[in-house]
Amino acid sequence: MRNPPVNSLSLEFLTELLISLEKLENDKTFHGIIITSDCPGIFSAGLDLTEMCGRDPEHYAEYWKAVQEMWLRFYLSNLVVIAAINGVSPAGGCLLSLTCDYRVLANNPKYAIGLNETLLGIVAPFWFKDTLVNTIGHRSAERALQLGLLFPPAEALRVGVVDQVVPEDQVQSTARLVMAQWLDIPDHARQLTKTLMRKPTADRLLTERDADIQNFVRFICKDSIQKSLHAYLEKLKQKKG
Ligand SMILES: CCCCCCCCCC/C=C/CC(=O)SCCNC(=O)CCNC(=O)[C@H](O)C(C)(C)COP(=O)(O)OP(=O)(O)OC[C@H]1O[C@@H](n2cnc3c(N)ncnc32)[C@H](O)[C@@H]1OP(=O)(O)O
Repeated sequence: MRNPPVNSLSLEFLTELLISLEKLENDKTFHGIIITSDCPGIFSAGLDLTEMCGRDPEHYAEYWKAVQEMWLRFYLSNLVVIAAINGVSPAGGCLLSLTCDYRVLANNPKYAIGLNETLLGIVAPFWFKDTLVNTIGHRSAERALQLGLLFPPAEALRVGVVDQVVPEDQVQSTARLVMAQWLDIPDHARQLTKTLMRKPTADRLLTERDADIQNFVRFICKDSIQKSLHAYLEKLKQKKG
């Protein structure tokens, strides 16, 4: 991912990601992809706050549809998808990594990962929650979501948000090793098993997709939510000054 400075998942970047995924899926010489970051120290800052702040309802609806599409397409991809997480990964950044089949995280205490939406005064939608529950179990997910926990590497490994923590200079090579193991499995059997495991979760969003967009638009248009997002963005900008 190369969307400096922080790989935020803007509408344009999500569209590029989806086009790239589609191209790779349509090229039958590709069997797997490794998602990693070109921004030093940052895997992805998550959803782009500027897409959710000070825009009109039509824009929010278009943006949310693209976020849903990203989740659905990565979560259900027939390719082996591995995240080589070489930086901090809050909220939507964590969600993107949770769509992958395997997560390798660099062992740097700054590289926290988690669904921290509540800390911003926003609520992770049911399909964010379902993805986390499927990964770390109900009790750990409930605690992590309510408290908006961002896990440092050792904790992330202990709770199961990531599958492996390795020295920073070994993230890419480890992801490639893991890829080789996953590609050794007969493709059709692996793909069908992935579908079996993930389709019920994806189907829930597919059947409630429009209602989910409407909920998002209603929620994000609230004055109180706009105020907290705006204040949060300002705080991020002032950090430098
Ligand atoms: C029952 C009702 C249900 C209804 C459903 C409603 C559902 C709503 C859910 C919405 C879900 C949202 C999920 C998300 O992903 S929200 C985004 C969460 N992300 C974050 O909190 C991360 C914020 N960023 C940071 O913490 C830091 O930037 C960083 C990633 C740790 C990097 O720090 P660093 O010091 O290197 O960089 P800066 O902080 O100086 O940032 C550089 C510039 O980038 C801008 N920035 C940062 N993050 C974002 C972002 N997520 N979106 C847009 N822009 C971002 C930052 O402002 C700086 O901009 P500047 O250069 O112009 O100052």
